[in-house]
Amino acid sequence: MLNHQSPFHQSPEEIAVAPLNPLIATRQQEVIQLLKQVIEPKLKNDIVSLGMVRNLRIVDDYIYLRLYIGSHQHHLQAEIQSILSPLSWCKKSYIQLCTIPNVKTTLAVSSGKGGVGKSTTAVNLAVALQLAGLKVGLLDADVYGPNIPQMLGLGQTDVQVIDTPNGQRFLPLEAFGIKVMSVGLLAERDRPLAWRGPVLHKIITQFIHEVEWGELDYLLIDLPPGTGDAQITIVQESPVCGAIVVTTPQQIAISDVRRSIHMFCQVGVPVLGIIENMSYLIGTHGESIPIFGSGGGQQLAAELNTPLLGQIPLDPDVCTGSDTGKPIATAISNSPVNQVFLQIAGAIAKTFQ
Ligand SMILES: Nc1ncnc2c1ncn2[C@@H]1O[C@H](COP(=O)(O)OP(=O)(O)OP(=O)(O)O)[C@@H](O)[C@H]1O
Repeated sequence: MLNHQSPFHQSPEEIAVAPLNPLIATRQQEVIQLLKQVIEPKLKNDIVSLGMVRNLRIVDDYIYLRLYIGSHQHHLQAEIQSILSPLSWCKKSYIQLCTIPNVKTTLAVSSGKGGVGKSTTAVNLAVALQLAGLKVGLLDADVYGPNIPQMLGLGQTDVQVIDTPNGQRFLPLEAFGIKVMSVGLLAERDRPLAWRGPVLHKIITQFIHEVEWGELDYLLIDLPPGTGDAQITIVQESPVCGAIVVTTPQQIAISDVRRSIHMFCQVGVPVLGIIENMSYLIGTHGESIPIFGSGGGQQLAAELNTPLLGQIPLDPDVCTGSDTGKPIATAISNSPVNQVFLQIAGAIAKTFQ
């Protein structure tokens, strides 16, 4: 099982702005305490700690909140209405549902630092989940380096737009049984995406809500590296129910990961665990050679009380797989790299199914 007991339990300030009025502050506390009694049955944790409740506001005798859930968790809305109903002062509670239609579990794959293998990890993890019989989508939201289509052999394919009863939607591409959408498919090949501020915000929001995914068990979102505007927008706009943070073992990468984890804490998204990539090279006699030092992922996991989900070796076949559009996990082999991806996919499936 992954970590859903985030070390960063949400404080009231993180799900709601602290009000100045003492009466409203008391009411807000009362509402948070009640919401904490609503338990997500599979994850066995309360909806506040899981980061599902955001933007809680009390205005006079009314409660407003946003509920970020998967398509299979709609029952939580009725449970919230019912748990809040005994509040004598509350005339009505308004719950805005924030889901991606037909998508059950949305996970973010993130890194504090660029080039640590975040996209490679996202792609191979998607493949490993698909091989486990799950319906998987991969959203490449790395606005600074969207190379997932290339890693899946999709090149610069045109994206189709279709009419649906809910308006126009982007149709995802498909590779190795995975539905794929990427911000890179909107850009000209080898030209940087020079989106900033409001344009960036709009494009990202469109990508999250205007893709016709169909039924998905998992949507993995490959975030841009770092902790800037783009990352925060994506995490705040989507029902991400957990983040997986990718790092390499060296100390310099670790301090960036700390920053990344604190960003998730601030927006109230639990960190499910850490994946250490390029952990070691396997020598000709089967020995592990720690090229980039060792122990970073373990140290971080212990410090932040979050599991180390796996340590992926440095392997030239990983690189070749990405470059040729055939991710290593698609080769049915028992290689150490593939074993780690299958192990992580297994832990995810066990937690959310
Ligand atoms: N375990 C590994 N063994 C060998 N090569 C790897 C491994 N992981 C990643 N790579 C290679 O490292 C390079 C960077 O990987 P990738 O693009 O996934 O990183 P990233 O963190 O997503 O980068 P960015 O910051 O640009 O988003 C790629 O060439 C990839 O093939």
